[in-house]
Amino acid sequence: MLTIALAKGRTVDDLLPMWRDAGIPLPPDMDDSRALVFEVDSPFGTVLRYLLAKPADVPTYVSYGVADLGVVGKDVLLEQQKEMYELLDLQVAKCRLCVAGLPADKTRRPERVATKYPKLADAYFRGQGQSIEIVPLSGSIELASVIGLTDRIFDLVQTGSTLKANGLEVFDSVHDISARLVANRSSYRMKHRWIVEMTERLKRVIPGGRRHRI
Ligand SMILES: Nc1ncnc2c1ncn2[C@@H]1O[C@H](COP(=O)(O)OP(=O)(O)OP(=O)(O)O)[C@@H](O)[C@H]1O
Ligand SMILES: O=P(O)(O)OC[C@H]1O[C@H](OP(=O)(O)OP(=O)(O)O)[C@H](O)[C@@H]1O
Repeated sequence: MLTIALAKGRTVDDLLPMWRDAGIPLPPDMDDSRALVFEVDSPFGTVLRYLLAKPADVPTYVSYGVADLGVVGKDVLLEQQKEMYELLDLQVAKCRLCVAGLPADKTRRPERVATKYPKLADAYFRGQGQSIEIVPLSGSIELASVIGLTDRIFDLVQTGSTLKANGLEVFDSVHDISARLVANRSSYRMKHRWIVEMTERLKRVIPGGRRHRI
Protein backbone atom coordinates (compact mmCIF):
# COMPACT_ATOMS: atom_id res chain seq x y z
CA MET A 1 0.00 0.00 0.00
CA LEU A 2 1.20 3.52 -0.84
CA THR A 3 -0.50 6.26 1.22
CA ILE A 4 -0.69 9.80 -0.17
CA ALA A 5 -1.85 12.81 1.88
CA LEU A 6 -3.34 15.53 -0.31
CA ALA A 7 -3.94 19.10 0.89
CA LYS A 8 -7.66 19.76 0.61
CA GLY A 9 -8.97 22.88 -1.09
CA ARG A 10 -7.12 24.83 -3.77
CA THR A 11 -4.13 22.47 -3.87
CA VAL A 12 -6.06 19.29 -4.60
CA ASP A 13 -8.44 21.15 -6.94
CA ASP A 14 -5.49 22.33 -9.04
CA LEU A 15 -3.68 19.01 -8.77
CA LEU A 16 -6.34 16.52 -9.90
CA PRO A 17 -6.25 17.28 -13.67
CA MET A 18 -2.47 16.69 -13.85
CA TRP A 19 -2.75 13.63 -11.62
CA ARG A 20 -5.30 12.21 -14.09
CA ASP A 21 -3.08 13.16 -17.08
CA ALA A 22 -0.21 11.29 -15.39
CA GLY A 23 -2.36 8.13 -15.41
CA ILE A 24 -2.29 7.81 -11.62
CA PRO A 25 -5.55 6.18 -10.54
CA LEU A 26 -7.98 8.25 -8.48
CA PRO A 27 -11.12 7.06 -6.73
CA PRO A 28 -14.21 7.93 -8.77
CA ASP A 29 -16.05 9.55 -5.86
CA MET A 30 -13.29 11.76 -4.36
CA ASP A 31 -14.61 15.02 -5.84
CA ASP A 32 -18.02 14.93 -4.21
CA SER A 33 -17.67 12.69 -1.18
CA ARG A 34 -17.32 13.74 2.45
CA ALA A 35 -15.07 10.76 3.11
CA LEU A 36 -11.44 11.49 4.05
CA VAL A 37 -9.79 8.17 3.14
CA PHE A 38 -10.04 6.51 -0.28
CA GLU A 39 -8.43 3.35 -1.65
CA VAL A 40 -7.98 2.50 -5.29
CA ASP A 41 -6.11 -0.23 -7.20
CA SER A 42 -3.22 0.82 -9.40
CA PRO A 43 -1.27 -0.80 -12.23
CA PHE A 44 2.00 -0.19 -10.29
CA GLY A 45 1.62 -3.31 -8.13
CA THR A 46 0.24 -1.46 -5.09
CA VAL A 47 -3.03 -0.15 -3.73
CA LEU A 48 -3.08 3.67 -3.51
CA ARG A 49 -4.63 5.08 -0.35
CA TYR A 50 -5.47 8.79 -0.41
CA LEU A 51 -5.92 10.91 2.72
CA LEU A 52 -7.59 14.32 2.35
CA ALA A 53 -6.07 16.57 5.01
CA LYS A 54 -6.01 20.24 5.98
CA PRO A 55 -3.01 21.81 4.21
CA ALA A 56 -1.18 22.59 7.46
CA ASP A 57 -1.52 18.96 8.60
CA VAL A 58 -0.04 17.27 5.50
CA PRO A 59 3.60 17.62 6.70
CA THR A 60 2.62 16.01 10.01
CA TYR A 61 1.15 12.93 8.32
CA VAL A 62 4.20 12.61 6.05
CA SER A 63 6.86 13.21 8.71
CA TYR A 64 5.25 10.64 11.06
CA GLY A 65 5.18 8.19 8.15
CA VAL A 66 1.43 7.49 8.22
CA ALA A 67 1.52 8.94 4.70
CA ASP A 68 4.36 7.90 2.39
CA LEU A 69 3.81 10.84 0.04
CA GLY A 70 2.15 14.22 0.35
CA VAL A 71 1.13 17.09 -1.89
CA VAL A 72 1.11 20.49 -0.20
CA GLY A 73 2.01 24.13 -0.87
CA LYS A 74 5.60 25.32 -0.48
CA ASP A 75 4.25 28.00 1.90
CA VAL A 76 3.32 25.29 4.40
CA LEU A 77 6.65 23.47 3.96
CA LEU A 78 8.68 26.66 4.45
CA GLU A 79 6.77 27.61 7.58
CA GLN A 80 6.95 24.18 9.21
CA GLN A 81 10.45 22.99 8.15
CA LYS A 82 9.63 19.33 8.91
CA GLU A 83 11.94 16.42 8.05
CA MET A 84 11.02 14.96 4.66
CA TYR A 85 12.18 14.85 1.06
CA GLU A 86 10.81 17.34 -1.44
CA LEU A 87 10.66 15.40 -4.71
CA LEU A 88 8.93 17.61 -7.27
CA ASP A 89 7.75 21.14 -7.88
CA LEU A 90 4.39 20.36 -9.44
CA GLN A 91 3.93 23.92 -10.78
CA VAL A 92 0.24 24.06 -9.84
CA ALA A 93 -1.60 26.05 -7.12
CA LYS A 94 0.84 28.86 -7.82
CA CYS A 95 0.83 32.10 -5.89
CA ARG A 96 3.27 34.40 -4.03
CA LEU A 97 3.91 35.11 -0.37
CA CYS A 98 3.92 38.88 -0.12
CA VAL A 99 4.12 41.78 2.27
CA ALA A 100 1.18 44.09 1.62
CA GLY A 101 -0.69 46.93 3.23
CA LEU A 102 -2.58 50.16 2.74
CA PRO A 103 -0.76 52.55 0.37
CA ALA A 104 -0.67 55.12 3.20
CA ASP A 105 1.29 52.69 5.39
CA LYS A 106 3.96 51.95 2.79
CA THR A 107 6.44 54.62 3.83
CA ARG A 108 5.84 54.17 7.59
CA ARG A 109 8.25 52.07 9.61
CA PRO A 110 6.48 48.71 10.10
CA GLU A 111 5.30 47.96 13.63
CA ARG A 112 2.85 45.07 13.40
CA VAL A 113 2.22 42.37 10.82
CA ALA A 114 -0.76 40.01 10.56
CA THR A 115 -0.08 36.55 9.14
CA LYS A 116 -0.75 32.81 9.04
CA TYR A 117 3.03 32.37 8.65
CA PRO A 118 4.62 33.74 11.86
CA LYS A 119 8.04 32.10 11.39
CA LEU A 120 8.43 33.22 7.77
CA ALA A 121 7.22 36.73 8.57
CA ASP A 122 9.61 36.97 11.50
CA ALA A 123 12.53 35.77 9.34
CA TYR A 124 11.64 38.25 6.59
CA PHE A 125 11.47 41.33 8.83
CA ARG A 126 14.59 40.30 10.79
CA GLY A 127 16.34 39.98 7.44
CA GLN A 128 15.34 43.58 6.74
CA GLY A 129 16.78 44.60 10.11
CA GLN A 130 13.29 45.46 11.40
CA SER A 131 11.89 44.34 14.72
CA ILE A 132 8.15 43.92 14.35
CA GLU A 133 5.29 42.45 16.37
CA ILE A 134 3.72 39.39 14.72
CA VAL A 135 -0.07 39.10 15.05
CA PRO A 136 -1.02 35.49 14.19
CA LEU A 137 -4.40 35.12 12.44
CA SER A 138 -5.95 32.08 10.78
CA GLY A 139 -7.61 33.59 7.70
CA SER A 140 -8.97 36.73 6.01
CA ILE A 141 -5.62 38.31 6.86
CA GLU A 142 -6.37 41.43 4.77
CA LEU A 143 -8.95 42.49 7.36
CA ALA A 144 -6.21 43.28 9.88
CA SER A 145 -4.74 46.05 7.72
CA VAL A 146 -8.11 47.33 6.53
CA ILE A 147 -9.32 47.96 10.08
CA GLY A 148 -5.94 49.20 11.33
CA LEU A 149 -4.95 46.33 13.62
CA THR A 150 -1.65 46.02 11.73
CA ASP A 151 0.26 48.19 9.25
CA ARG A 152 1.45 45.17 7.25
CA ILE A 153 0.11 41.78 6.23
CA PHE A 154 2.27 38.82 5.16
CA ASP A 155 0.04 36.59 3.06
CA LEU A 156 -0.55 34.73 -0.20
CA VAL A 157 -1.41 36.70 -3.32
CA GLN A 158 -2.55 35.00 -6.48
CA THR A 159 -4.66 37.21 -8.75
CA GLY A 160 -4.39 40.24 -6.44
CA SER A 161 -8.15 40.64 -6.44
CA THR A 162 -8.52 40.25 -2.65
CA LEU A 163 -5.92 42.98 -2.07
CA LYS A 164 -7.57 45.23 -4.67
CA ALA A 165 -11.07 44.71 -3.26
CA ASN A 166 -9.77 45.84 0.13
CA GLY A 167 -7.71 48.83 -1.04
CA LEU A 168 -4.36 47.14 -0.29
CA GLU A 169 -1.22 46.78 -2.40
CA VAL A 170 1.87 44.55 -2.55
CA PHE A 171 4.93 46.14 -0.86
CA ASP A 172 7.29 43.19 -1.49
CA SER A 173 7.07 39.73 -3.05
CA VAL A 174 8.98 37.34 -0.79
CA HIS A 175 8.56 33.71 -2.00
CA ASP A 176 7.16 32.05 -5.13
CA ILE A 177 4.78 29.31 -4.01
CA SER A 178 3.51 26.17 -5.74
CA ALA A 179 2.40 22.67 -4.78
CA ARG A 180 5.19 20.18 -3.99
CA LEU A 181 5.34 16.39 -3.92
CA VAL A 182 7.01 15.33 -0.67
CA ALA A 183 8.02 11.93 0.71
CA ASN A 184 8.60 10.42 4.11
CA ARG A 185 12.32 9.60 4.37
CA SER A 186 12.04 5.93 5.20
CA SER A 187 9.16 5.40 2.75
CA TYR A 188 11.43 6.82 0.07
CA ARG A 189 13.84 3.95 0.69
CA MET A 190 11.34 1.17 1.49
CA LYS A 191 8.82 1.98 -1.28
CA HIS A 192 11.31 3.39 -3.76
CA ARG A 193 10.01 1.55 -6.83
CA TRP A 194 6.43 2.81 -6.43
CA ILE A 195 7.55 6.34 -5.57
CA VAL A 196 9.80 6.49 -8.64
CA GLU A 197 6.89 5.26 -10.79
CA MET A 198 4.71 8.10 -9.45
CA THR A 199 7.36 10.81 -9.81
CA GLU A 200 8.33 9.77 -13.35
CA ARG A 201 4.68 9.89 -14.44
CA LEU A 202 4.16 13.30 -12.82
CA LYS A 203 7.37 14.75 -14.31
CA ARG A 204 5.98 14.09 -17.80
CA VAL A 205 2.90 16.25 -17.19
CA ILE A 206 4.26 19.10 -15.06
CA PRO A 207 3.09 22.35 -16.69
CA GLY A 208 6.07 23.98 -18.43
CA GLY A 209 8.15 20.86 -17.80
CA ARG A 210 10.03 22.42 -14.84
CA ARG A 211 10.90 20.11 -11.99
CA HIS A 212 13.52 19.57 -9.38
CA ARG A 213 14.53 17.12 -6.75
CA ILE A 214 16.16 17.93 -3.43
N1 LIG B 1 -4.84 32.36 -3.99
C1 LIG B 1 -4.43 31.48 -3.09
N2 LIG B 1 -4.68 31.71 -1.82
C2 LIG B 1 -4.32 30.83 -0.91
N3 LIG B 1 -3.68 29.70 -1.14
C3 LIG B 1 -3.39 29.43 -2.38
C4 LIG B 1 -3.74 30.30 -3.40
N4 LIG B 1 -3.34 29.76 -4.53
C5 LIG B 1 -2.74 28.63 -4.19
N5 LIG B 1 -2.76 28.41 -2.87
C6 LIG B 1 -2.22 27.22 -2.15
O1 LIG B 1 -3.33 26.57 -1.53
C7 LIG B 1 -3.12 26.35 -0.14
C8 LIG B 1 -4.33 26.76 0.67
O2 LIG B 1 -5.46 26.25 0.10
P1 LIG B 1 -6.89 26.73 0.61
O3 LIG B 1 -6.91 28.23 0.62
O4 LIG B 1 -7.93 26.03 -0.18
O5 LIG B 1 -6.89 26.13 2.05
P2 LIG B 1 -7.50 26.69 3.36
O6 LIG B 1 -8.51 25.69 3.79
O7 LIG B 1 -7.90 28.14 3.21
O8 LIG B 1 -6.21 26.61 4.23
P3 LIG B 1 -6.17 26.70 5.76
O9 LIG B 1 -6.56 25.34 6.25
O10 LIG B 1 -4.72 27.03 5.98
O11 LIG B 1 -7.12 27.80 6.13
C9 LIG B 1 -1.94 27.21 0.27
O12 LIG B 1 -1.15 26.51 1.18
C10 LIG B 1 -1.21 27.53 -1.04
O13 LIG B 1 -0.11 26.67 -1.19
O1 LIG C 1 -4.83 37.20 -4.85
P1 LIG C 1 -6.10 36.42 -4.74
O2 LIG C 1 -6.39 35.61 -5.96
O3 LIG C 1 -7.26 37.29 -4.35
O4 LIG C 1 -5.90 35.30 -3.60
C1 LIG C 1 -5.38 35.63 -2.33
C2 LIG C 1 -6.34 35.34 -1.23
O5 LIG C 1 -6.62 33.93 -1.18
C3 LIG C 1 -6.27 33.42 0.09
O6 LIG C 1 -7.32 33.43 0.96
P2 LIG C 1 -8.44 32.28 0.97
O7 LIG C 1 -9.44 32.54 -0.09
O8 LIG C 1 -7.77 30.95 0.95
O9 LIG C 1 -9.15 32.54 2.35
P3 LIG C 1 -8.50 32.65 3.81
O10 LIG C 1 -7.91 34.04 3.88
O11 LIG C 1 -9.64 32.49 4.73
O12 LIG C 1 -7.45 31.57 3.92
C4 LIG C 1 -5.19 34.37 0.59
O13 LIG C 1 -5.04 34.31 2.00
C5 LIG C 1 -5.69 35.70 0.11
O14 LIG C 1 -6.64 36.24 0.98
